[in-house]
Amino acid sequence: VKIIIRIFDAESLSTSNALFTPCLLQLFGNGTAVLRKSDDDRAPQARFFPPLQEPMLLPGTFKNKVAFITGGGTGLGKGMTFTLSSLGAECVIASRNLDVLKATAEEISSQTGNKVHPVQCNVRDPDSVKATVDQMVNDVGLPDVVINNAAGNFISPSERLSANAWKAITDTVLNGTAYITLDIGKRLIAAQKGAAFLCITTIYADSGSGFVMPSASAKAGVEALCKSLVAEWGRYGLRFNIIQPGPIKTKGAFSRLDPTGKFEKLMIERIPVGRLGTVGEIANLAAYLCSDYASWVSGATIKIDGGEYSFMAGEFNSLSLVTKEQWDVMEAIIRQTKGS
Ligand SMILES: CCCCCCCCCCC/C=C\C=C\C(=O)SCCNC(=O)CCNC(=O)[C@H](O)C(C)(C)COP(=O)(O)OP(=O)(O)OC[C@H]1O[C@@H](n2cnc3c(N)ncnc32)[C@H](O)[C@@H]1OP(=O)(O)O
Ligand SMILES: NC(=O)C1=CN([C@@H]2O[C@H](COP(=O)(O)OP(=O)(O)OC[C@H]3O[C@@H](n4cnc5c(N)ncnc54)[C@H](OP(=O)(O)O)[C@@H]3O)[C@@H](O)[C@H]2O)C=CC1
Repeated sequence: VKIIIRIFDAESLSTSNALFTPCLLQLFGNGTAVLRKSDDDRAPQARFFPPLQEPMLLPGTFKNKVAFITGGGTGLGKGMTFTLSSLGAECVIASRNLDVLKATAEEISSQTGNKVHPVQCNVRDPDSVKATVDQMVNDVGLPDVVINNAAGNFISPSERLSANAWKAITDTVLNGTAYITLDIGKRLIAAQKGAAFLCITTIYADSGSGFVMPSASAKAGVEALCKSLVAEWGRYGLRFNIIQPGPIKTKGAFSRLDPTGKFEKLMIERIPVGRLGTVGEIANLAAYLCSDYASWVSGATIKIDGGEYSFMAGEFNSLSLVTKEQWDVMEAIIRQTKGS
């Protein structure tokens, strides 16, 4: 028993489940200025799981289709826009920062040869959403694909949050998704035009998560919104699916959720595939779900997280840190035990 206690005391200093005391001391001791690349950003097994990022569907899959992507100027939204555009879609990207949108639109259309239209939009404001959709309808018509990807998030103990902090996140994530979906959905129904909707949520939409409580609440709401409309609006030719990504190193997410760069290594330790996800992997799944190859897919919620959620959920999964010698000791003790 003494040996086991010593084993787990020693191991606990380096396990992800018991990371907090030593790591947090180090974290705040170092200040919070830098978004840095870690020294070793892959575990050895990652060599078995190479990320293939190029568009996987047939060229022309989205020919003559219009795709509308919120938050399409950066990160995952930019990646999904690139993939859809490469596959023939005419894309409309919408967010608050028009300069960023214009630069992305120019970059992508110059690579794919297909038009990308930047439109300024604050999804928290229903009037701004209406103006954006008016402009899209005027320029390219109603969309065949709608991706609710825009979001806001930051880590914070919930007791530090003001009412306005809660509102900033939930207005963007939940209300923004509702305003976009209701506005475009009503027009599609009136025009009797079908479409594929996709919502980007997160693995903790199921479980909730401390320190990102407004985001967790809003993403859970987005999932309820989608699942409700699967049932209600299928009869109008509209289908709805959800992607729950695990960690992908975008500037928008990591600058707000891992501001010192100290959490990345710990995250990788709990991802069975041994690496973070990539933008291209999300974009390929998104393209499939929004394509006609997925015409029979509605109401699907797909985790794409290298196994992280399953690892964190299992009571005994941290035992993967126990060595062969330590197992020999424990097995001997267990086998010696008689009765209860
Ligand atoms: C073991 C640990 C593991 C760590 C994991 C690390 C990496 C994990 C990756 C997995 C990620 C999973 C899910 C990701 C989900 C995402 O959504 S990522 C996308 C993130 N992108 C963005 O957030 C982009 C858009 N964001 C923004 O525009 C801003 O960040 C903001 C704050 C959301 C909105 O900006 P703005 O409208 O300008 O609002 P403000 O006026 O600045 O603020 C509004 C209120 O919020 C308060 N606030 C702001 N920041 C903080 C903070 N850090 N702490 C507390 N409160 C904050 C601000 O003070 C305002 O409130 P008041 O008016 O009352 O002062
Ligand atoms: N990266 C990750 O590890 C994960 C990301 N996700 C999800 O993926 C999606 C994309 O995140 P990611 O690419 O990482 O981060 P980004 O910060 O790059 O993307 C968020 C986008 O939302 C836009 N946006 C924010 N607020 C508004 C608003 N009020 N109106 C319109 N657009 C807005 C931003 O543009 P602008 O500032 O110009 O408005 C930005 O382009 C989000 O839904 C996020 O929750 C989920 C799990 C993991």
